[in-house]
Amino acid sequence: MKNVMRRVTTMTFSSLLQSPPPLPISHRPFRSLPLATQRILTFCTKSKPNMADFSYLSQREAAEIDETLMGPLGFTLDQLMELAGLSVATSIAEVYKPSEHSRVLAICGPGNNGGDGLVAARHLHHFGYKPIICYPKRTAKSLYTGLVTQLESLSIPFVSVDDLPEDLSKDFDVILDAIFGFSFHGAPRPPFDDLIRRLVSLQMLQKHPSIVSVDIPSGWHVEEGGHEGGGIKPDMLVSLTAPKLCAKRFCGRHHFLGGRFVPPSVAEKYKLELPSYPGTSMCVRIGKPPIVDISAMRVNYVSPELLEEQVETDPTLQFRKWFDEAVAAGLRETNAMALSTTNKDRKPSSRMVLLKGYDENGFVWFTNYESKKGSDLSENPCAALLFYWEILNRQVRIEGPVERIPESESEYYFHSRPRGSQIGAIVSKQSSVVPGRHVLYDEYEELTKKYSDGSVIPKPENWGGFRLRPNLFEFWQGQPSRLHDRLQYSLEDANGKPAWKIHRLAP
Ligand SMILES: NC(=O)C1=CN([C@@H]2O[C@H](COP(=O)(O)OP(=O)(O)OC[C@H]3O[C@@H](n4cnc5c(N)ncnc54)[C@H](OP(=O)(O)O)[C@@H]3O)[C@@H](O)[C@H]2O)[C@@H](O)CC1
Ligand SMILES: Cc1cc2nc3c(=O)[nH]c(=O)nc-3n(C[C@H](O)[C@H](O)[C@H](O)COP(=O)(O)O)c2cc1C
Ligand SMILES: Cc1ncc(COP(=O)(O)O)c(C=O)c1O
Ligand SMILES: [K+]
Repeated sequence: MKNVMRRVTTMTFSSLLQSPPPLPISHRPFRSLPLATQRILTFCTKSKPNMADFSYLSQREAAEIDETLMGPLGFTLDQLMELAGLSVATSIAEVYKPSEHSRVLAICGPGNNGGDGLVAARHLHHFGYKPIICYPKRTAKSLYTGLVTQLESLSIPFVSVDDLPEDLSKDFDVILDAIFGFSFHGAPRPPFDDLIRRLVSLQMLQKHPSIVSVDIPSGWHVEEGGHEGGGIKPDMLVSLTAPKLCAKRFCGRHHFLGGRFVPPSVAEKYKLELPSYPGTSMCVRIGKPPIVDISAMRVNYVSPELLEEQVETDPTLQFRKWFDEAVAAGLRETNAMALSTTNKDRKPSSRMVLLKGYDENGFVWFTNYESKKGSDLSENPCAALLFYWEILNRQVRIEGPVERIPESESEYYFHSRPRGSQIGAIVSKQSSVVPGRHVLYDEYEELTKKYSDGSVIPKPENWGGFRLRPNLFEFWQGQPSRLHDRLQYSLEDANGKPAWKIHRLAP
């Protein structure tokens, strides 16, 4: 592959054969939890088995953690509130898209829970929502006056309790309940008592805004919960740091955890059993995933038009344009493609592989020549490639005959891979039956030792690249009402020479 092919983005391949990752915290048993917590967990396991893995904090523990974070651990309240508010905003954005739920009313209480609401509202504004704030009991501290100034500078409206519309269901898609957090005690006092009553009666309506509670559904007892006694029943709860005991009573559809700042010392001290956050996310869903109606799952694609006069006459150049745009859009594995092959009995078979280079001579990937796909390709050296770049509403199909690339190119590429993957390729008799994981691991360990001196790991003879030489491309751009753009390039005869012809296909 030296200079022959343009190398696409370098990908790290975390092979199956590298050491197994530690069990996610959420999958560990909860033996280490305090007895009181265990009892509650056991009780709840019966009705909500999925909740058994998490720990829940008492009011005292929640306050203590707060003090520890802002004492010996050196955090400031501003920092924690910023992260908490951002977690709330990102949780909301995961469930309620701004295209359908832009009108958010944030009701903010007098304490830090209210502060979280102010921060969340600011982030929601930047995410494309149109928040309005009701903040009836302002705190004079500079942290809070600063948050208010920030919101005002974004022209985010503040509304008094008296000026709130009588029927909140008409004007809002989401109501952010940031009234009380874990320091709430007793019965709600004015004006929050009336605001909570309004939220409760709102929920009697058949169609009402979704209520999202920050940390604690306001008015609930921090440990005992309370909606049986007529309190609010939020649709979504965003627990911060760790769920408080009242969250055991939460029956809404969406339970998220935010506050990705807990240092291991705190997690250990309080024996916190929490799920791990995915990737760079500020929030993670806990509890049951929502039940979805698969038949109703659909996206109405909205994209710029794909017109004949805009595209390149050479399909490889057009591919380059789209590939580069997909990389720029931040896709994680733009080079992942479905490869379809058929065997001699014309039985088709598909799997994902990674594109490792492309140019006018074709599209290259690497694999084991004795795998299922390798055997299919020796029986029928023709294949189809498929890319789907979801966030761009784009699909590319490529078809053509397939050949092995020169051995020297495979050698060169093989040695550019991480050493673990090189050993993995030796260990894996790809597509053959393995009696158990340990067989692969044992051989992997053995070879790792053998090559620990850094010596060259020989490429297995049966490992190398394939090149598909396209005779057909199709560029697909999703459009509203399923009236998509499809431009197909096929090689046709032009005065005795093959030339690319573009045809528009019906969607
Ligand atoms: N590490 C973490 O976990 C982090 C936590 N964070 C957030 O902090 C929250 C806890 O904040 P917090 O301690 O300020 O308490 P919170 O519940 O907002 O309100 C207290 C206010 O409410 C008042 N009040 C109380 N009862 C009342 C009643 N019945 N009726 C009327 N008023 C009543 C009380 O007044 P008081 O009774 O004292 O006169 C006081 O003014 C927590 O849940 C989370 O959201 C993040 O920001 C940062 C990281
Ligand atoms: C995103 C992704 C990329 C992959 N890339 C490759 C690859 O480049 N080469 C490969 O041999 N297998 C790759 N695999 C594994 C294949 O999908 C497949 O499991 C394996 O090649 C065996 O397929 P076969 O039995 O049909 O030959 C990839 C899997 C995924 C999900
Ligand atoms: C079995 C297998 N072989 C090869 C590859 C491609 O790896 P690399 O990017 O190191 O060439 C992958 C990628 O997922 C794979 O799963
Ligand atoms: K709340």
